[in-house]
Amino acid sequence: MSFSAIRLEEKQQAFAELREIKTLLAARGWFPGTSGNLSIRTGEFSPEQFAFAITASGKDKSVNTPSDYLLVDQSGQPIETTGLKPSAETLIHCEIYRLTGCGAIFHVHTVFNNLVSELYAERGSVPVDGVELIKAFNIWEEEAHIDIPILPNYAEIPRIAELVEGAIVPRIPGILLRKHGIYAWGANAFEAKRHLEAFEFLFEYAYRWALLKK
Ligand SMILES: CSCCC(=O)C(=O)COP(=O)(O)O
Ligand SMILES: [Zn+2]
Repeated sequence: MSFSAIRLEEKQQAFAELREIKTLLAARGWFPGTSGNLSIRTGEFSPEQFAFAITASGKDKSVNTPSDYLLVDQSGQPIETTGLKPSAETLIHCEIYRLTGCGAIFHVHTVFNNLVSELYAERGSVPVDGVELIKAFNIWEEEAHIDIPILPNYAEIPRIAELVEGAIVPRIPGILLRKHGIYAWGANAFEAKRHLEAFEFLFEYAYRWALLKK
């Protein structure tokens, strides 16, 4: 595949989808202090060569401007000369796309995802038992038990990116970074959003339940 094969309308469609989800999640306060990043894959996919649209780094994600997104390749390099810098965490997106073949990845920082990541840091995963919203991950068995993986957070993003492969768990479309935030993905933006919302619900539940049990 050549990146010139990414049609203008495909790019515009990806940017428009990102704008819609960004506006919606910003209204929930899920991008405090310019945190968070979003991406959607464009064009064909192979683990060796792919491209995606991603939020530009350091932007206020609660504001929409004409220069919020850009296209990058599978190693996170911009495909076009726009002067925009891709998200500082683009390499994490690259690894998730390469390993899962997913179509969209959403990352947010919230108080509950940070709290729960610290609460269960030593365990290395957030346990959740029998909560109905586990079904949002297409896990339908009764009283399902899941463990949502937690990775350490480092200042150097490549250090985090190299841990992603060992952290991905079958059936769980997300990774929590300790005292940082959640990465949730899905086959497309609709599914990634459903997964992200389910994670956030389950994190708040897990945190509150741990306090109640004490
Ligand atoms: C002030 S948030 C620190 C960086 C971060 O964790 C994040 O999600 C936003 O980084 P980006 O480069 O994507 O704006
Ligand atoms: Zn972040």
